[in-house]
Amino acid sequence: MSKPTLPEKVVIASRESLLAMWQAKHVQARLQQLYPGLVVEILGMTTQGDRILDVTLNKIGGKGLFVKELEIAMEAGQADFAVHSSKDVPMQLPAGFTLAAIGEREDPRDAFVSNRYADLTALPAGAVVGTSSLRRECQIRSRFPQLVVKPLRGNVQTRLRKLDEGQYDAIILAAAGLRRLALTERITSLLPTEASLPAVGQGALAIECRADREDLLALLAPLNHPETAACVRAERAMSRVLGGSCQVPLGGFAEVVAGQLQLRAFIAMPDGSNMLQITLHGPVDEPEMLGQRAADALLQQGAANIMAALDDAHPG
Ligand SMILES: NCc1[nH]cc(CCC(=O)O)c1CC(=O)O
Repeated sequence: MSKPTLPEKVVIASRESLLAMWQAKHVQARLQQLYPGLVVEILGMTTQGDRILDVTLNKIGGKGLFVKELEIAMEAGQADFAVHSSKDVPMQLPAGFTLAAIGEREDPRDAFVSNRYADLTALPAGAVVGTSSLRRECQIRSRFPQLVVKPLRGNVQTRLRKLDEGQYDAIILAAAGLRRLALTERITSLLPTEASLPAVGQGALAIECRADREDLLALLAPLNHPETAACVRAERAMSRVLGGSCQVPLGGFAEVVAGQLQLRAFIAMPDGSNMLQITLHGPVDEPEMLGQRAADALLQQGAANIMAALDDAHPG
């Protein structure tokens, strides 16, 4: 196989939120460092997911809403590749697209943000916690049934404003997003992964391009962080088998522990009942197999009943 000629100019497709733009600029800077002659432009786009802010994401179609416009731009040749938070990338990419690189993961944890309380255990009964993630909601409700979980949408800045206006006693956000936006001081405390298992892909960037663009695959290969990629691939394989989307309250988090891939995962009902959990280990070079095994183990424990109950609640 001959080496593809690297492009001289590339266009990055990105959502226009501050977080997405930070991520695109981060990749732009990395590429310019690696390839000093390369021209790297960013094409900012508004997606359907950004426009529909008033409905809980689960009810309107999930993750695909944040990436579809970017894929259309790549299809049309207006952009070469897209930079995403791995967490926002649907488990099943459309035909013809691939993840060219998964960047090194930063803090995967969820952050507790409050102007009055130190952490979840300090909240009085009836306190209102904001999150629109079924995963965060069911983990809070299972541990703290006396708390009230209320939907919270919008970009990171909007969510912080709603907290500051007093609409919530506390909110939960990804630590990685706050750190990237230089809002680390808003993190009141961090939820250990044992207490709040992160979303599949949380804290890692993913770069998506057309699978037939060998020039881009070669250009982007140095941005891939093999250890993070193995972890995220295991998490995504697990979630894919369980129909992973925002509609299913599930979490998955893999780490390399003593040279082995360790995957922890859970699935539960949104009210925190029926919490099924699993921890499995496997070789780092076979992440998808570990993900599949974890999903099988959860199915063995009764995950299908949870998925069926959720289907009845939200048909289609
Ligand atoms: N759902 C939106 C989203 N997608 C990625 C992040 C954070 C950054 C990351 O996980 O890489 C966030 C914000 C949040 O959940 O608080």
